[in-house]
Amino acid sequence: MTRVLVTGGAGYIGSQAVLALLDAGYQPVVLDDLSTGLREAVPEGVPLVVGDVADANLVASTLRAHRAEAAMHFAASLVVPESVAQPLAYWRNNLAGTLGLLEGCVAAGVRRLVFSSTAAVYGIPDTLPVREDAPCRPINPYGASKLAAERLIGDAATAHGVSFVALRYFNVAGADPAGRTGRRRPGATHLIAVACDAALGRRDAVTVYGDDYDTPDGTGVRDYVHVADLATAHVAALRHLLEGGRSLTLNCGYGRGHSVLAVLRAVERAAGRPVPHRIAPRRAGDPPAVIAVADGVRQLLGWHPMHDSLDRIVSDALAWEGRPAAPPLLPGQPAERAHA
Ligand SMILES: NC(=O)c1ccc[n+]([C@@H]2O[C@H](COP(=O)([O-])OP(=O)(O)OC[C@H]3O[C@@H](n4cnc5c(N)ncnc54)[C@H](O)[C@@H]3O)[C@@H](O)[C@H]2O)c1
Ligand SMILES: O=c1ccn([C@@H]2O[C@H](COP(=O)(O)OP(=O)(O)O[C@H]3O[C@H](CO)[C@H](O)[C@H](O)[C@H]3O)[C@@H](O)[C@H]2O)c(=O)[nH]1
Repeated sequence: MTRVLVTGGAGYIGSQAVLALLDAGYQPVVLDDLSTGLREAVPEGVPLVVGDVADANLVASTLRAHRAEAAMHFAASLVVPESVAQPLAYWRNNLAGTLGLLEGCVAAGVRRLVFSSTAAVYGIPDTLPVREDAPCRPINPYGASKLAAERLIGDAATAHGVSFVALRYFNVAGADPAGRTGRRRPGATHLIAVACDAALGRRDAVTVYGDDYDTPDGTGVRDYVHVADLATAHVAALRHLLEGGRSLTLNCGYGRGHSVLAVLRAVERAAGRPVPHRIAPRRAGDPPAVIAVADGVRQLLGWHPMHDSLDRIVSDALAWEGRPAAPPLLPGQPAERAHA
């Protein structure tokens, strides 16, 4: 059974990828410092090493101990406004983390890597939809640090024979269709999570940032991709690399845009109740529209998305956000499940 190191596997997307790996017959091993991830997001039986991916020795020893043949690198910091306020922390975590991972992989002889990149590397696209060879002009430290990490991986690939797939995600949303995992951090800022909160009565209204864009209804347009489809794109990328495929940098979206108001209507349909909203000025740094040219990931990786519909994304997100709260721990029960 092929073993795969998953950095950031206790987070939102990484935990979904762990499930997809298990579903596809791979054996994941998670390395996570639990800075934003949660131990309970790692399924029972999956080894969890708690530590910093920037620690090359830890990466190498983990790869060797588990005889991993490849790595998926999700571990990063990713809140855009936080990256503007704390650029040094973002550059450290995203660049030093990728450096530590690469050093550890090279030391342990692991030369296949799937990397979490982002549409934020493009900044404000000149033309839509955005192709992978469009100019990369990130407009915040988050996007800049991810682009730098892509370039670092490219240099390591040339010098050390690493083959990689960098997936540039567009707007990731939704939750595991079987309800096993989803976003776990409180204080969501992403549109679909915010709209679900409003539908569930946890906030009074959704603030719509601008209705005067040059888009069909004036609100911002994004290419929302279901997190479960994103996870299977990672498995497809892994398979490509294990079969000796060449390095690739690919957009990961569906190639279709939805406006903010269309998202709110989808949440209303799923929830069966109105989602109040108020129009506010544009949010600084928001592009009017971001939509992927997403042919490459299908053609080159053979990716077949299964949940390619806004209604599906929204209903899975709503089901996850509205799930019953975990029962309180009884006195004497261990607070954390032990991991291998
Ligand atoms: N969520 C999105 O919309 C989105 C969009 C584009 C790209 N991405 C990328 O996807 C990846 C995963 O994002 P997510 O939404 O799952 O975020 P998340 O915060 O839920 O997950 C990140 C995980 O990495 C861990 N981590 C962070 N720094 C670490 C370190 N130095 N060492 C070890 N573990 C560390 C965290 O504890 C967490 O479990 C990131 O690389 C992010 O840049 C996310
Ligand atoms: O409360 C909200 C939240 C968002 N929006 C709008 O909804 C759209 C989507 O916004 P999100 O905050 O959900 O996502 P972003 O497009 O800003 O950014 C996300 O997608 C980017 C790629 O397109 C990067 O990957 C980035 O890291 C990730 O957060 C935008 O038009 C935004 O203005 C609102 O109107 N109200």
